[in-house]
Amino acid sequence: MPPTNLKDNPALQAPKRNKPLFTPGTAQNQALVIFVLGGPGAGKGTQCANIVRDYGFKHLSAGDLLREEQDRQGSEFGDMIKDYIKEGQIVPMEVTVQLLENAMTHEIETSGNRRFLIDGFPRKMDQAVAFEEKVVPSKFTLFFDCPEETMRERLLNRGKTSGRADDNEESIKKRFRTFVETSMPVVEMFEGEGRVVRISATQGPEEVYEGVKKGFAERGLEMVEK
Ligand SMILES: Nc1ncnc2c1ncn2[C@@H]1O[C@H](COP(=O)(O)OP(=O)(O)O)[C@@H](O)[C@H]1O
Ligand SMILES: O=c1ccn([C@@H]2O[C@H](COP(=O)(O)OP(=O)(O)O)[C@@H](O)[C@H]2O)c(=O)[nH]1
Repeated sequence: MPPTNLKDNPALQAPKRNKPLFTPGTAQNQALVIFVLGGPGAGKGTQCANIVRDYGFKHLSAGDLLREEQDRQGSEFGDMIKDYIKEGQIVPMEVTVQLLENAMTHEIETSGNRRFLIDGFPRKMDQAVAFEEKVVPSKFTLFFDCPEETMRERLLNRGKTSGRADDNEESIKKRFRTFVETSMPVVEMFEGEGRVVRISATQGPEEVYEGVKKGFAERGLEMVEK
């Protein structure tokens, strides 16, 4: 069971700043956020690496941030995160939103980069609403569309070397269920608002990336000069 008082937990309060990270009401002009969604194993992380290389985004994987927090010495959320991930459940949003906000702040303050690819998030309606209201609205969602059987094969294959506690038959089943029941409604909501770039993710990584580039071009995003 999640602790009940996460909202007021001091470890999850936004750091005190002289200036807010984004000026309220104009946040969308101060950071470019693209959400990256798709079922477990659809290829989100693989494509994010291509996008980072060519479009100058900072990649923030919600799953990676949660696993880092799980392993951080002294974290009071470690055990909770571990249980949720193994069960394929969505960690209470207070934790994930705060980890993302901290990582964005760090990037802006250290490099000045304000282009973020937020991978594997938002996977639940409450996260989507909270992030877009409290942090910054996204420009659009890149959605990788992939059949379950393909994702299952990819995950079992990844499981041979990933060392991840959830790349096994039992957790994969639970993750698929959470994806269909909890995460797809978020994609459908964004789609209803015309804010989804849907890419077929069944082919090889290069072909999938061709689709990504086309989708980005259609939304006016250009590659950055190196
Ligand atoms: N288009 C693709 N075709 C075949 N295998 C892929 C493809 N994209 C990714 N993979 C492999 O499938 C596994 C899952 O991909 P990953 O990018 O980690 O997915 P996600 O971040 O969506 O869970 C990895 O082992 C990756 O190398
Ligand atoms: O916003 C998020 C993103 C991820 N997770 C958890 O982290 C796991 C792994 O997510 P990740 O994106 O790393 O991997 P994927 O399942 O997409 O391969 C999920 O099953 C969830 O348990 C979560 O709780 N909230």
